[in-house]
Amino acid sequence: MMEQREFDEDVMPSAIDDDEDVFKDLLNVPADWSANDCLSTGIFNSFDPNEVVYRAQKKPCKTVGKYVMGDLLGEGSYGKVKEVLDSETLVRCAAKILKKKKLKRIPNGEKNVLNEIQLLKTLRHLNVIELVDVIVNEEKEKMYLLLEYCVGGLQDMLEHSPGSKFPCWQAHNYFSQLINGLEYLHSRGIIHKDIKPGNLLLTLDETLKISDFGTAEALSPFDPEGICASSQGSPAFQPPEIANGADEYSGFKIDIWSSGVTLYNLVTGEYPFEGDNVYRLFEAIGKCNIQIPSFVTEPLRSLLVGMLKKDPKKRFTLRTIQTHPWFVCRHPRTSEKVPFPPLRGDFMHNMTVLPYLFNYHSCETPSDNEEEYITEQLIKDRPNGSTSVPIDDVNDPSKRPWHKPIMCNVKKMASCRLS
Ligand SMILES: Nc1ncnc2c1ncn2[C@@H]1O[C@H](COP(=O)(O)OP(=O)(O)OP(=O)(O)O)[C@@H](O)[C@H]1O
Repeated sequence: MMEQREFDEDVMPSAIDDDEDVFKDLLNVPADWSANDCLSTGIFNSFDPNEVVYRAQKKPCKTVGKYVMGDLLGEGSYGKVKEVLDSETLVRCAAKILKKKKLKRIPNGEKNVLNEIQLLKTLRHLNVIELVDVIVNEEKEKMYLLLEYCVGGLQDMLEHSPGSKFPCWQAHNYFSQLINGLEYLHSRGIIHKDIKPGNLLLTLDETLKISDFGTAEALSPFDPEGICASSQGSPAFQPPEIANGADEYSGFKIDIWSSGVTLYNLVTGEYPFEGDNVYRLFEAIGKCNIQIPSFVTEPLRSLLVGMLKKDPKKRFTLRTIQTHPWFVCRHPRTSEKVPFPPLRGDFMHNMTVLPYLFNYHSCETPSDNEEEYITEQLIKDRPNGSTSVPIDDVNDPSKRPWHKPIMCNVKKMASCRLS
């Protein structure tokens, strides 16, 4: 019988599927040789796929300050976002990892990040993402923004939903939370300037969080009109006054417009204005000949028309939106809910930090009757609360800030949906 071989699950499939040319190159094999040619000359050994034993890849445990790192949640233009667990409070968070080098290559990169931190520090509202902590690693030139944990954004959900839209009742739920958060921001003189489904995240209990304050602006308290002079928002969500090149505009009305485009997108799966390129798109927005699909009936239709008025002075205010019949009306749950999209196949969005902790503490995968307890050591013995600690690779004993064995209340941790 053929010898059993072990391969790392993460390596094998890609090696076979994608990297044949790379292997040929490395082994000095002519590029036009088929896999069979290689096998017949004994360059590649064949094996029965049934004989392959897969082994889960080891997950080295890393910490940043008191946060234990988990899996990647997503990646934006500024950097990666990973799930983390606060070892003191056991609250799940998301760490946005920013590298100074990368920020320098993005126009206004550093400025936008500092702006986001400064604004988020002052904000506290149910519908606005909370900045929990900021950790700077001067040596590695990295910055970690610790944010409230969310299961995903409306954009992801739309992309996974039939017709790329939500049923009316679901769209109403998200839209009313958006308006709630926006009311708070505007009351504090903050213009978001980039409202769109991609910047609206959801927690496990369906609470909507307005996120991404990189391009937001805090207005002068002496300016009741809320005049702004710059915008870096996403083109499809920009209002006609910006598309037509106005020098100054009311910030409040920019957010109303982009919330109107967002609502249009949530209920129709389309955008009110399209173009092959930004120039054509801005031309369409500038003319503002809005077409609303016929299946959108009153009172939703008049809400969209009011929010997408070309003249900002005639455009609805937050107050008009909040008293509009579609906004105040109860929407019965008549069709199925669009669910959260799975994260790497996991519909439950289970905590991804656990396998790293098991690996660190050499625990076997938990069995059903294991009764173990989260140790207080992890909490007690961590470095004393500094917010500027370099990443500690806790697998390297010389770098471990604490390394007493800990026991985990496996069942408790696996089932707790900390948000
Ligand atoms: N607080 C969070 N909780 C969970 N996941 C998050 C959180 N913040 C961001 N993410 C995930 O990380 C991804 C990247 O987020 P990020 O805010 O860096 O970029 P983005 O807004 O998607 O794109 P860009 O910054 O390029 O506009 C998001 O798409 C989302 O999937």
